[in-house]
Amino acid sequence: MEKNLNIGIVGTGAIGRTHIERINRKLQGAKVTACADANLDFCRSVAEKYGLKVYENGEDMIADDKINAVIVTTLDAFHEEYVLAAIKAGKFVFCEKPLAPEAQACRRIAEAEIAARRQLVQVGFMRRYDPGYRQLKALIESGEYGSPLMLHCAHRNPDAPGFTTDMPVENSMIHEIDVLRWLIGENYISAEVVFPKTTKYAQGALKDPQIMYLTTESGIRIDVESFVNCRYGYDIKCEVVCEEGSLNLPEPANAMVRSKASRMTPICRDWSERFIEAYNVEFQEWINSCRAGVVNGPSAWDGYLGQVAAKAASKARDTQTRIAIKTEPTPDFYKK
Ligand SMILES: NC(=O)c1ccc[n+]([C@@H]2O[C@H](COP(=O)([O-])OP(=O)(O)OC[C@H]3O[C@@H](n4cnc5c(N)ncnc54)[C@H](O)[C@@H]3O)[C@@H](O)[C@H]2O)c1
Ligand SMILES: O[C@H]1[C@H](O)[C@@H](O)[C@H](O)[C@@H](O)[C@H]1O
Repeated sequence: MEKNLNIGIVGTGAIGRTHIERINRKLQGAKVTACADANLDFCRSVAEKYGLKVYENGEDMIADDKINAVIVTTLDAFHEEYVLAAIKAGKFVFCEKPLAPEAQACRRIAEAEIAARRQLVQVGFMRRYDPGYRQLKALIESGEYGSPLMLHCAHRNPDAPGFTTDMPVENSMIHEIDVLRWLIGENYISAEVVFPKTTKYAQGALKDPQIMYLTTESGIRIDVESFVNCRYGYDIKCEVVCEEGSLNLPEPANAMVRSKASRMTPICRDWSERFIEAYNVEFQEWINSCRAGVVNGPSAWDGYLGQVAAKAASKARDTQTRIAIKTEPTPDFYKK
């Protein structure tokens, strides 16, 4: 193994800070040593808390020889420029999901990486590292329950300030678009999105909840409910109905309390609590693979395919029709 990694992070907002915290206080083999953010004052306060060097410009940090690897946790629209800068500098780069809001931007990233002749990019599809989804995948692959026929999923956030009608697909259900393709090992062929009655808690013109329907190559039907103002907690559900059994994503382990003639088990408040183990495993594996010189987590191509499906679902939502999804063959570079 190589020496410890010095990581530079661009984006010191909500998830950026949780990643700094886990890498510097919990995980092994790397430290976040530098940061940059468009909000320089806030970035300085984060740097002070964790003892990091501040760069006024993210690109300068990425180009600095002292930085061995990069994490991008800016808002979605700014991922591409920093990921491309990291590829140009020949550095491993972990980019939060979605890789970029436009499929063509994801494609540009994949092409830059292919031209660099080295897989440098990993996308933050952390559900692939969640022990519950990993159990579901092992059960499906055991073949004991027959083929999956239908998947019923829900992705509920207690609230989502600033969300607009495009974001449930492109910022939230992009997780399901990725993890379900990985889970069942099939590409999607079409998408539809319908609007149930909108909650009184939706801000502005936001349509919430939304239900996305996906169909796969072999005809598996998937429904995913996104409800970003569900109020009661952060709740993720996935049931895979197979020919000879139904497989359910486990809930995080929490003791049940019996009191006052009720049974109660707590529900997580947000993603950082619900997927804490997934993020820890995701980052420890990423650090280990960067140190070993071969990154093999969710790739820029996975980011691209996710965005192609998300764009089809967005078009389906806006036109209220069913939209076909065409999946290009995987380039040899991304075949594992
Ligand atoms: N994997 C997950 O479960 C998960 C959870 C939350 C967020 N995310 C993703 O992480 C990213 C950040 O989300 P967040 O919740 O931390 O948002 P946030 O708004 O809390 O933080 C974003 C940060 O990016 C900075 N920023 C904006 N434009 C910039 C630019 N051009 N250059 C440098 N910095 C810039 C902002 O100042 C802010 O500090 C998003 O892409 C989001 O989709 C992923
Ligand atoms: O950026 C966040 C994050 O990806 C969460 O995991 C998801 O539940 C939210 O809906 C999304 O807004």
